[in-house]
Amino acid sequence: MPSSGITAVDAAAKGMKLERYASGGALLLRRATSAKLVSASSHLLFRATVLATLALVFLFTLHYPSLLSRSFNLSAGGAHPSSSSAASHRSLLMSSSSSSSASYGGAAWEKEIRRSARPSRDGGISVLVTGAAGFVGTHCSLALKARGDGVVGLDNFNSYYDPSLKRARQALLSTRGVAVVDADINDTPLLEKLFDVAAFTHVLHLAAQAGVRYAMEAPQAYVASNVAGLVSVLEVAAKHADPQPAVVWASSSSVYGLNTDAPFSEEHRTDRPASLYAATKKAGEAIAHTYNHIYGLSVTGLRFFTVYGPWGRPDMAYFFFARSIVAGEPVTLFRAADGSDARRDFTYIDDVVKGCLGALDTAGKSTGSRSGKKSGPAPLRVYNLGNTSPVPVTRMVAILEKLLGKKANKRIVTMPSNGDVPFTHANVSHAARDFGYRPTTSLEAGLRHFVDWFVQYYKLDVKIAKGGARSAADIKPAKKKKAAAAVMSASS
Ligand SMILES: O=C(O)[C@H]1O[C@H](OP(=O)(O)OP(=O)(O)OC[C@H]2O[C@@H](n3ccc(=O)[nH]c3=O)[C@H](O)[C@@H]2O)[C@H](O)[C@@H](O)[C@@H]1O
Repeated sequence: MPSSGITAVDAAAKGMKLERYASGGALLLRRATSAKLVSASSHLLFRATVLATLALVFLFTLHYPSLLSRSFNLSAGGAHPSSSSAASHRSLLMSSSSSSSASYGGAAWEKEIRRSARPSRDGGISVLVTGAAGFVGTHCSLALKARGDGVVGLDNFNSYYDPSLKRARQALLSTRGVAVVDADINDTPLLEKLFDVAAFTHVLHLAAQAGVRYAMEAPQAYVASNVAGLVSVLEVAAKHADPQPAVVWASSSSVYGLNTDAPFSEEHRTDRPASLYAATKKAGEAIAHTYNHIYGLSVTGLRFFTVYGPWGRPDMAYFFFARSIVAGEPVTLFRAADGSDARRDFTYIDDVVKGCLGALDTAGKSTGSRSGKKSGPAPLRVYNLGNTSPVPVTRMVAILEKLLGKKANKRIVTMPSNGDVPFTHANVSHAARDFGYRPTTSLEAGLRHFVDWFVQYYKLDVKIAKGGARSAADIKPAKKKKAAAAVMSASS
């Protein structure tokens, strides 16, 4: 090592040597005093560390009790509004997490499930909503509760995308009186217990591993949620629930895969999925057929077409494009191999919610029983829930640019072979015929609602444009840095 390159370690060692050979009382006194100081401060440091650790453990237990116990907690959670209802759920959370898992939370837990499951209107239905803290699940749960139906949610709050957004949705549900059980759909004993406690007339099964492209990264997650999880829900609905509920569940427009006939109709072939995600949804449709055939379970599959809106999924393009535009980061746009823009039949959440409720209301009863006998054939249905007007993704970005008043930094690349399909387009005539499904929200109107929520939720200092796009200079830096940082780091 060259002599000029003296490191900090070298210097410290040199200092210690000099001290060791130095003589005189002053030096000794200074060394003794500094030794005491070091010892006192290390005690202080130790105590502070212990206190901080205890505080962190306490906070962690409050927010993530499920990790500390195999629990089915009803919790308000999240950083969002605490109301009296949220507070009462929180106290229940505390008692249930300390009870044994075999009792599934005990008497208070069961009482809360019954309360949440009870319809408040005559003729109301009682619905178990899986994936209730998800995007579509939250909106459907709110709509069902608002019209007087009973709703109990179930969600495992996984970290596929920012769990704090799921907790915030849960807090919102809690303020409206919807309890959300913190557990996985593969937990059969818990599902059985839920049906023992509450006589659900319907299951709205929305819990799934979503995302088309992520399937290449985590294939097993799709099998666990979309295949094993679906079987778990159908098993309990068919063989344990008494009476059997009707099941409505989320399939996907992606089942059309490489289909080129447009608009996509339920009669078109769906045997050429382009992604593992699509394949697991297609498998789900086949599994649904089996449970309907053998056990007389009433099952309705809904093929959602790129659903978007407030409280949406941060892993979806419209959401992370908005984030990138605000942050001044590049957005990558896929172009089909023939040079055309990718197009999607973007469907606004309120339209999809109407479709889900329509499907629940017309589901028809299951005909089987716990004994395994069925009294006759039960309904088996599948419907497209799309918007019927595909829009190029470049147009979606242009609308976001206009609303956010800032130009996107666009990079256009040929669509990678990652499971994506170049276009989707729904024919919704069956849903229109059977439950009056009529989407009414244009992409412009729907994205405006999304951006309103997005800016408010993340406390961004962005003025939403009323007219044409403004220059980037019109956007002031976000005041609440923490919230802005949260949106930028939301998982995708
Ligand atoms: O309709 C469906 O069945 C599916 O809709 C969405 O899947 P997708 O339409 O691929 O939605 P996004 O991931 O938001 O992509 C929307 C469009 O943006 C494009 N895109 C995506 C990502 C990107 O970086 N760049 C880009 O141009 C895609 O090619 C696609 O055309 C959901 O993510 C699926 O869970 C759902 O099942």
